[in-house]
Amino acid sequence: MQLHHSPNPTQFTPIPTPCGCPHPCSCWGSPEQLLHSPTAGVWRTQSLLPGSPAHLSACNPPGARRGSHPCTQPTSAAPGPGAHRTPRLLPPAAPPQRRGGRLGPPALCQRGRAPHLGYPEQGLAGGGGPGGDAGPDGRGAPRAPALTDGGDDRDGEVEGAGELPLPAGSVGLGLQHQALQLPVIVGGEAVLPPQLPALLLQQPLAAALRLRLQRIEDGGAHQQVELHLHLDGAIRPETILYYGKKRGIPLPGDTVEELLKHVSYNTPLSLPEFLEKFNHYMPAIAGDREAVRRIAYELVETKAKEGVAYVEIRYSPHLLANCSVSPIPWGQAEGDLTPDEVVHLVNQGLQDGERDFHIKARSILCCMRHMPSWSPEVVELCKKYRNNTVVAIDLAGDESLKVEDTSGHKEAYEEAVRCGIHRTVHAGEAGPPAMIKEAVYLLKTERIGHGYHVLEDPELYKELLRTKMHFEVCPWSSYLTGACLPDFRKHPAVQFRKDRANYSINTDDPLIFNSSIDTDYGITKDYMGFTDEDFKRVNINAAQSSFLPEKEKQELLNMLYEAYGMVPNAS
Ligand SMILES: O=c1[nH]cnc2c1ncn2[C@@H]1O[C@H](CO)[C@@H](O)[C@H]1O
Repeated sequence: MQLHHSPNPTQFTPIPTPCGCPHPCSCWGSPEQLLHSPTAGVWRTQSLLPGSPAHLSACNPPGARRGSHPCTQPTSAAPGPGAHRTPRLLPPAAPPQRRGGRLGPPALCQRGRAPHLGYPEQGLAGGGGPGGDAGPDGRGAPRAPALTDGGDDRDGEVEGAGELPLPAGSVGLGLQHQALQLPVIVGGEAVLPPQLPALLLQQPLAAALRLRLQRIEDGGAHQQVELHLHLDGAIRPETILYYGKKRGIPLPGDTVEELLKHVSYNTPLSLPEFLEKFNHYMPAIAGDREAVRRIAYELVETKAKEGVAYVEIRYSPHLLANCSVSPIPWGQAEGDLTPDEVVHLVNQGLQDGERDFHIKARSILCCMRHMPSWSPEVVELCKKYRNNTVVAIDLAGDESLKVEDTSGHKEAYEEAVRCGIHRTVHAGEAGPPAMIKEAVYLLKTERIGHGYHVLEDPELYKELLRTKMHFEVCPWSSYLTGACLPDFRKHPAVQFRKDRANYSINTDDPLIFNSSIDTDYGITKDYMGFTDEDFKRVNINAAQSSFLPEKEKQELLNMLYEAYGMVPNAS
């Protein structure tokens, strides 16, 4: 494939949005413009830093006729699926509303709806699925038709899968572009094959192009690794509304905005208060096969758009089931979806997502603090599906809860050790260092979920530094759950950074925290002084502490090294 590089500055003109409206950030799905130089036949994107003069003038040019397009309607202030939802009100040390540095993924405009990359709402719902032409929130935002493979759904395959058969990551860009038949980009410029007219760049192709341009323009340097992300804390609000409506399950709102008023928040609550948020929407999803598979698929799509290269997604199979689980969660009537089948469905969603969005996704099965009786089955499911996306066991929930008999958790973790199942435990998030000690010495955890309160026990901290224990840090979450002080300058991550501890940066529950990975990178950059070098280090530590098998871990690390320019070109 011929690479073209234009050494001289070329005159670029913005490509009109598909509807000609004054909001490229909404139409293209992110605050950037697609520019074209007709003379040179060269294309490039111009990133519009949200709130920057360029963004404001592009998205709200003086005299623009507002209201001429759904993306300029007031209702579009509600975030779209997969869009970057920045906190609406900010804590004293406000997290930034913009991308968190070169390694942070590009922030999507708050007003923008992320382009749909192909979940088959038609296939699932006979049209009108989440984000479709007549979205469940009734806003009817314009949406490109899903790419479909034209096949029927009898094989259970997600329709639309396999249309863009690209290898993962940003390594091997030539291959990606051959497969996509998209422009080849060098130095942020692209040569468009002449046969691909501008019209074709409209969604969904433009969406795919934009995603790849973002990655390529950064030289792939924003490839991130996310290790602490709850599937059920990361569901698209549109999807919740859709299944609520479809299944006749009442929700606290009929629109995304109304729903989010109840589900998400931006001033600190306690951990138990935060956990209550799940009650508002889980009944719409739990017990439904299609919904379970779909939320897994959509989360992979969201993470791909955010620039995450590898993600470990955790959930409790029992909390998504309505059969063979006692008590049946969320007040559901008994059905026929078992925890075992939940895992199977999530696996399918993750694998479909991996195939369609070209990132790597693995899963972690959660035991719940308040339900030790579920834990033995959780470890059995980890064993059964260990070669099928599941990489580890976790213990989640309210760590302040006094549970009489926790032997179920202990037995499960013993069995995990015995069988070589990887282990992580939520500990020291809101709870004291004793919880971390229990996780490390009793449950033999290999990573700590959160772990902020380790700093209150200097001896323990020293020991965990020595053993390179990995801390799954979630900055914005730690503010909103009241786990840490509101002043980010005093956040444990500041100390971790100083001590060169082993930790990652994660979102935790982005639906409830109204956030994306960008929010957390932004906080660490703007309030804790993290640099690009820190972010590289964080992500390499995360990859090293991932629960991937050694060979795959090494592949991931190699990809990061290359993306970060840390090794000579390996091609
Ligand atoms: O930050 C957290 N700390 C403790 N538990 C959590 C957190 N976020 C979510 N969950 C719990 O984990 C379950 C499985 O995903 C969720 O249903 C929620 O109850």
